[in-house]
Amino acid sequence: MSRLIVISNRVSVPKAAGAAGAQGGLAVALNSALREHRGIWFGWSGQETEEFTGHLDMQRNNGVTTATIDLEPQDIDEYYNGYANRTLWPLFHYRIDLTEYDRNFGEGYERVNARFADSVLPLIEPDDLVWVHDYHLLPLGSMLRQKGVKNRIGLFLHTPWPPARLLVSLPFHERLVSSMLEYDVIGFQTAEWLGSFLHYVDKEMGLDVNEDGSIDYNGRRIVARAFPIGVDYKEFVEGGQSEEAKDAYDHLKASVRGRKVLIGVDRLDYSKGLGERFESFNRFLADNPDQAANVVLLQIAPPSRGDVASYQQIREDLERKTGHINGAHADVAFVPIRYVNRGYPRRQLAGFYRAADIGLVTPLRDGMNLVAKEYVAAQDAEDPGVLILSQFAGAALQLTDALQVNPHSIEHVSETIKRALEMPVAERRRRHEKLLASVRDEDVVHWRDEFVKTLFGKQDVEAGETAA
Ligand SMILES: O=P(O)(O)OC[C@H]1O[C@H](O[C@H]2O[C@H](CO)[C@@H](O)[C@H](O)[C@H]2O)[C@H](O)[C@@H](O)[C@@H]1O
Ligand SMILES: O=c1ccn([C@@H]2O[C@H](COP(=O)(O)OP(=O)(O)O)[C@@H](O)[C@H]2O)c(=O)[nH]1
Repeated sequence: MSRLIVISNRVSVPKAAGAAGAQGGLAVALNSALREHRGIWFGWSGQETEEFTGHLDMQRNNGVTTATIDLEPQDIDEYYNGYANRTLWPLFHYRIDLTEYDRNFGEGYERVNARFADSVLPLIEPDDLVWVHDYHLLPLGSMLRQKGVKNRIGLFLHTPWPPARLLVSLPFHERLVSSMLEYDVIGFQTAEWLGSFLHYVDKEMGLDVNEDGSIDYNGRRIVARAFPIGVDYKEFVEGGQSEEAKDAYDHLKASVRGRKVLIGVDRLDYSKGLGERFESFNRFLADNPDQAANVVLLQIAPPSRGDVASYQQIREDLERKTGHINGAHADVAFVPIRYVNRGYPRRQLAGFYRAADIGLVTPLRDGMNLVAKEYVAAQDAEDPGVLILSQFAGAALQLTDALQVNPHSIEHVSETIKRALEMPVAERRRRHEKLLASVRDEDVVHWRDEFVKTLFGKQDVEAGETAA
């Protein structure tokens, strides 16, 4: 039986747990996937070392074996803070105004991908399935091929894929995309990102895309498909029944003293649309003075990628905006926005979500957005809250019974907040029932099984058959 070798930029091991990214959706999903499959999760520890040695730190925690390497400061600067988070991330989130093109970033990106390839090579056995994750590691598959790896190798991209007209602004874009064609399977979150990728392959590379979305290239067939990621539904619901979740629920409820709660939970990232969200809430308060003292926005926003200037900027902007809105609408016993720059364990989040009347998930662009799905999973089916969801989150394609909004339209979001607060319980239940079915049925187990089956190359094998 095949083992699974999962490779991602960051690995969520205790040693790296202090790192900001350990709370991202990718870490949550891969921990769940690996608990079910015999195999290894390989990547960067999140730590730096003076000189790269390639030393592998192997650990086993909660049923998951991890192998991590430390990186040099220059690697972290050029590969992670540089090419990954100052070039590809903004470009893939349609922000070419923030996209920086620096030759050193590109060189650092290739160097670290080569270091990943050299370090993981000894761990790969002939029958293993190799599953690479995200924009940090797009050329890794081709580097493994150059080292003679013949195994099935797949890539899953957790972010959006940009339209071809944006992607061509990236120097050496052809080289980057050609390198991706060494994978056997390329997975995207949604049909929209998949369509943009296939359009590029067709129009910019002149390759034939077959009707099923596969691409024939250099005598091999590459499968490109959408595999929308989900939450670990079972674990999340169990966590929601824990003491931590109940305490968090009681604590929040008691502190708002009967006010309605809107909740946002996002890494502090410009793609999450937090500035526009705060402006929309401000508009709601201004347009509905009779409601202003009856609502609270709880925004949990753990800092992320703090070494990158655009992230420092968004943090400053939000601090200013929060101060301004609170100054304008607060009274001696009440502030409308509770803006919290720290992360919480997911069991506590489950309690906060359940206590909130509205889940406000309004990214300007997001690969999927697991918070939207967690909010739905956490609700009381008899008296559920309302999900307000950006039409630009990958999750919008599945969660069609949410109140979908254009996050750029302050008026639209403000009016939708009003509509959600006034929504009768029958409509809330009806919408929640449909949302819950999608979140429950298209969970992380479904996502993992679909991808692994496709990577295994036998789409008719039963789920889990590749596990030991
Ligand atoms: O490791 P960081 O740089 O701190 O970033 C955290 C993660 O952010 C991104 O998450 C994406 O994956 C989610 C799960 O598929 C998806 O729901 C979300 O829309 C994406 O933004 C990033 O893609 C990950 O690599 C990072 O680990
Ligand atoms: O304080 C926090 C904030 C976020 N998260 C988790 O981080 C993930 C965020 O994933 P999402 O897909 O929404 O966005 P990403 O950060 O990956 O872009 C979700 O599972 C959240 O529950 C968390 O555990 N604690």
